[in-house]
Amino acid sequence: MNNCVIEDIQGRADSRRIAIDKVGIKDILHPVRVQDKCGGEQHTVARFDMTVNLPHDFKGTHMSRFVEILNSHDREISIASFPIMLQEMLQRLEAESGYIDMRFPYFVEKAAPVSGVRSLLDYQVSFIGEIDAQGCRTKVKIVVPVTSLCPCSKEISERGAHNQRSHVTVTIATREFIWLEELIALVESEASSPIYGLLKRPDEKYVTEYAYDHPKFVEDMVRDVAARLEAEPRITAYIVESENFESIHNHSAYALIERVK
Ligand SMILES: Nc1nc2c(ncn2[C@@H]2O[C@H](COP(=O)(O)OP(=O)(O)OP(=O)(O)O)[C@@H](O)[C@H]2O)c(=O)[nH]1
Repeated sequence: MNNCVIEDIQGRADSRRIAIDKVGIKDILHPVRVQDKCGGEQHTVARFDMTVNLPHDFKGTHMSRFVEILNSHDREISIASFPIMLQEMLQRLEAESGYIDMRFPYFVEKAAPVSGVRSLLDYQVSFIGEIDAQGCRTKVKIVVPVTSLCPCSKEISERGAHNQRSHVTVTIATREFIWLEELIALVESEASSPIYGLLKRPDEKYVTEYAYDHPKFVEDMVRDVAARLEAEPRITAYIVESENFESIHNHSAYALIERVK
């Protein structure tokens, strides 16, 4: 019989006197179910980062416990699960602060503006949670791809105007639940045009002309979205960013507004 004791190396003392702000696991894939405004719930796959602080006198954290916490929640993980998971992380890992970032593709079925043909569009969503002595805070982040059309190019050109795909990223803290679909609709209504997975020719004509009639600089995009987020009483703090992948340059135009209400 083997009486060998397996030593817990990470439990050893460390003499360097350097505390670690975040240590844990990154990019672990896990199947999840997310609430869907139309279909009840949506099955998707998320990438998780889970970290805690580590005091200066411990050599290592207990990596396996993050995975145990994730698996103990099965697939029912939503932003509402984050306070429970963060508390579990503090207890199981004997830490003072913890962080979870859950990133996943979320699909919305959209109807093309003229033909009405339906197709799915994917949006990148993150649920972010933090816990420390000040309490627990959660945020939702979504990247909404849209079209932007340059007002200057429209003004100075005899024909057309340069336009491109833009990523509008909204990060919010809320006092009440907000559907991802509501955030998407808010951003898309402030763009030069929404984008779609599937368009037929009458739709293509429509979105081209619609964008031409709604030109926006990157500054217009973040200001118009910020005004809408400011007016939404369920939102307590927000960051809005826009990155326009310029079609006449090999670089992007970028703007950001951050406010705590
Ligand atoms: N801390 C730490 N652990 C690592 C790292 N890379 C791999 N591991 C391994 O993660 C494994 C699981 O760690 P623990 O959670 O401490 O495992 P355990 O001691 O069996 O579990 P507990 O009894 O719950 O502490 C160990 O075998 C470590 O060697 C690293 O960079 N840091």
